[in-house]
Amino acid sequence: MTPHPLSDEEITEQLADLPGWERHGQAIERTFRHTYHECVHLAVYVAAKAREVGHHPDMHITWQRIRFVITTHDAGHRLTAKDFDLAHHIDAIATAHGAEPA
Ligand SMILES: C[C@H](O)[C@H](O)[C@H]1CNC2=NC(N)=NC(=O)C2=N1
Repeated sequence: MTPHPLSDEEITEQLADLPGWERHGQAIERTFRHTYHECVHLAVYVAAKAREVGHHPDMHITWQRIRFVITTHDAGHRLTAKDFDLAHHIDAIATAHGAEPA
């Protein structure tokens, strides 16, 4: 079942519950700060959750930063509820592993 793209109003509503996440067109992004090694660990934990939920973020790791970028490919690279659900999971995992807001 193809998830349906959200309206601008729905996107704004969803973002209100996700402090630290920003909208960039039809994607949402957040950057955390941690040691390089811990950022790599965080990526592994997020990858496990992504496999579990069937929804995958882009992950960009640089020194002491990891940036997550999420959009729904199956909906033509539009924002859907799956993106926001995954963002909540990422926040929980990042916080549990001591990542700081960048
Ligand atoms: C079959 C598989 O679950 C789908 O292709 C999933 C995989 N992970 C995904 N991740 C993201 N970000 N968008 C998708 O549309 C998507 N589709």
